[in-house]
Amino acid sequence: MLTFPASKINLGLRITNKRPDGFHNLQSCFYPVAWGDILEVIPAAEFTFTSSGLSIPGNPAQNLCVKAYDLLKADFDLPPVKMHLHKIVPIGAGLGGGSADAAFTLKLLNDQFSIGLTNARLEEYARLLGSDCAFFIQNRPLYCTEKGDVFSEIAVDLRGYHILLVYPNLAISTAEAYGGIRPRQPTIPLCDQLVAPIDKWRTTIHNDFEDSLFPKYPILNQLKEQLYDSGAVYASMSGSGSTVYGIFNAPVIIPNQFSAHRVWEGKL
Ligand SMILES: C[C@@](CO)(OP(=O)(O)O)[C@H](O)COP(=O)(O)OP(=O)(O)OC[C@H]1O[C@@H](n2ccc(N)nc2=O)[C@H](O)[C@@H]1O
Ligand SMILES: Nc1ncnc2c1ncn2[C@@H]1O[C@H](COP(=O)(O)OP(=O)(O)O)[C@@H](O)[C@H]1O
Repeated sequence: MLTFPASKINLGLRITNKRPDGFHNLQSCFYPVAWGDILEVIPAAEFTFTSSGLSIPGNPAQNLCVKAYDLLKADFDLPPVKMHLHKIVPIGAGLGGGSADAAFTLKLLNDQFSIGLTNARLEEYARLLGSDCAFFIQNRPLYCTEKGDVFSEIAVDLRGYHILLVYPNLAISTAEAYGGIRPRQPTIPLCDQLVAPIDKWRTTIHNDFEDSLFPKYPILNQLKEQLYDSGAVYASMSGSGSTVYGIFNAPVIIPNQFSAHRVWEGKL
């Protein structure tokens, strides 16, 4: 069976406080983007995992697709499979690409082997694999709180808009990004600000990771300004970086200044 793991952008990201478990509580709207990988799973005589495309750091046995398989195998009678991931989404990019691979593996195995797990149960498994993972079970715009794994509805609908994602060939680890954060409770909750029209967002919707990462990596703020100069209605860094995105009213002809970077343009 084939599946196409997606990616996400963060519409605003406020880190509100550090938790007793060492993680951080946050407020964000996660919004799916169609820049994705390709995953195929075929029943086989023995378990194998291979990948192609972008090179994935770390031991393949620790790949999030393998971890997702092992997690379900511990509780259900799964046969051995041959699993192949073609990696397209940049890594350390703030797009949740690895988390999406994990969540889409859970969903695929659930369907392929008729395990019968509900979305709520799949989200419980996904939470064990990473804070971002559970979002990709439903893979639709959601307001996220706590570790980014508790969801509520939000009236944000960007259908009809176009997005340009710019990845400046700079991998930022999530742990590095959280290390520079000074958590604080926003005076106005992000959910109240996000329901305003998108053309108001430039001055209200903020990603807290920009405060420490923009001074450290000046290219990130330059890209954000270039996206506004190119006509973006709203531009921001996604998640813990380093991808910077611009949202546009119409299809984007990719400006020359982005040619040194990896870019993806599409509909929201
Ligand atoms: C920042 C966000 C925002 O959407 O996404 P990315 O930009 O990385 O995609 C997420 O919080 C990333 O979630 P995810 O990438 O799943 O993180 P995890 O694997 O669970 O944790 C990696 C490390 O990040 C820190 N961490 C993560 C999530 C969280 N709510 N608080 C944290 O402090 C912890 O130091 C943890 O050890
Ligand atoms: N299938 C996978 N795709 C990407 N990264 C993976 C995968 N499995 C494990 N990882 C590990 O997860 C980390 C990056 O995860 P990713 O979700 O791409 O980050 P980010 O959301 O910050 O862009 C890397 O350290 C990488 O080694």
